[in-house]
Amino acid sequence: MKSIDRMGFEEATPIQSETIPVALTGKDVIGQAQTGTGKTIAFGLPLLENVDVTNESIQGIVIAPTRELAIQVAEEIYKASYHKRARVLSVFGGQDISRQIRSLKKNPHIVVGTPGRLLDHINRKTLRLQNVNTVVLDEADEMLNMGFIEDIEKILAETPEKKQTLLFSATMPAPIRAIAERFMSEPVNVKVQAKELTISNIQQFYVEVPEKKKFDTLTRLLDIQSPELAIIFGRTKRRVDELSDALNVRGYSAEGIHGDLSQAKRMSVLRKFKEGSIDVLVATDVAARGLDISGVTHVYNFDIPQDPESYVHRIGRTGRAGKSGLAITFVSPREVSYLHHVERVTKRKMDKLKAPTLDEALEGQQKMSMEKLTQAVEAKNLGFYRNAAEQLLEEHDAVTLVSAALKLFTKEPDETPIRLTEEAPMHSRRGGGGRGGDRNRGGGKSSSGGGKGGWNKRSDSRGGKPGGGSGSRDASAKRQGYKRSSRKERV
Ligand SMILES: Nc1ncnc2c1ncn2[C@@H]1O[C@H](COP(=O)(O)OP(=O)(O)OP(=O)(O)O)[C@@H](O)[C@H]1O
Ligand SMILES: [Mg+2]
Repeated sequence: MKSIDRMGFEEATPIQSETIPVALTGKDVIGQAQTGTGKTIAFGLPLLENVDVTNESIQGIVIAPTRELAIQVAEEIYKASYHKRARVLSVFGGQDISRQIRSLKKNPHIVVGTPGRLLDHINRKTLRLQNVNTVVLDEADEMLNMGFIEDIEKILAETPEKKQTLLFSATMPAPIRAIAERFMSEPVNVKVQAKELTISNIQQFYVEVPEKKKFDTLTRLLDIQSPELAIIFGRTKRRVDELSDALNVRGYSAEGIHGDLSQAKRMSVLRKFKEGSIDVLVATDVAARGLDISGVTHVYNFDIPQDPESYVHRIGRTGRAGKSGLAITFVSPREVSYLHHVERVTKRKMDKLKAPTLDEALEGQQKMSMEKLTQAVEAKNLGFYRNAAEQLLEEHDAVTLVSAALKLFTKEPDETPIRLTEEAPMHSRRGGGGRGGDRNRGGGKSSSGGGKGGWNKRSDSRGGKPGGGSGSRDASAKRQGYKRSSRKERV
């Protein structure tokens, strides 16, 4: 409570008050609670409690799926450790390894890292984990999925048998939970009771729009909604590059982040976004999990995510710590049934939003200018401009003058033609022959006609088609494995 108070929070969040006492008894915990509800502190405080600062060895490790998340988690734990001044270090790929080796020599108590770089240090013998008493997997379901599990197994093999293991995420599909339990001893499941996987303070919408019209729809929505900070998710690195270029052409201040950029670039883009010197961040799923950036009011899924879990995490970049947010998902007509699948898994319906017209976009921008003008009037420091205004009013009527001022203020919707490489719709690319299947029956409820079908399983949502028939387990696993690694490359 002292730590929470010191961090400026009034009370513990439910996941914190439900997991911390259990974790303090030394038991293994699987903690699941919605995005933005303070899971970092929920595992961070028990982790810190297990650290003896007079002991010079590494006693806790946290493994996180992305570099930016590793940095953020290390910072949050450090902030929470004021009472004992634990040394917390983050290690991740893309950063000079010799610098990290020097920092590791300074005996951190807690190391937060991405799997690849942690393994690298283990292999170089610059990271010794034999005195670790607590291991945390943040975004545990992601870490125990195909792309990471081998690395995680290797890292865990370096830690003592007797230790406390804490797993946290907003999502925990049943098959992954089963894998998780293999790594743990009699874990206590703490799930903050919620009807929906997504948090209720995010309003959720979808827009049905043909692939070719997506971009115009996006810029019109940006004009109407005027987000403070927005994240736009695209499916691939190429998509992100093309989208951020296209947004700049139309006059938005946007930059992209994905796995092919240098680490320096990734960090500078994120810093600019946090400071608000760019207001649109275009991202692959590399930014989908865990990142806590205040002021993100809107999330746009320009491409619908690969699986329902990814949807939950992506939209969870807004609506954090009790704030409200808005999420809009774009689907082409052929993706509508897949969208309904996402809704079934999250147990939450999205409201349909009509694609706005050009006039509506202009109206939106005009409204913004009116607000700005009104604010300037209310600020009352216009003395210097009065003479000029009176001069103008001698020559023109007031309405004409204010109209001109508004016109100058207003960023009129820009329809400069943009060319984006088309993305295949979600289902046809991964249907493995499912192209002619149920999904072509069109949207609506048809795809749920076969009951739960095969879509409730994560593997099938990636590889299968509705109503089962996604091939043998083996083939499905292979497909999943293939997709898993290819997804890592794509982001
Ligand atoms: N007790 C608290 N009261 C208010 N705010 C809190 C509290 N604990 C943490 N926070 C703040 O809430 C925000 C979200 O916390 P955090 O990033 O830990 O969420 P999360 O549950 O891990 O979300 P995600 O699933 O997206 O990773 C952070 O800015 C954090 O500082
Ligand atoms: Mg988190």
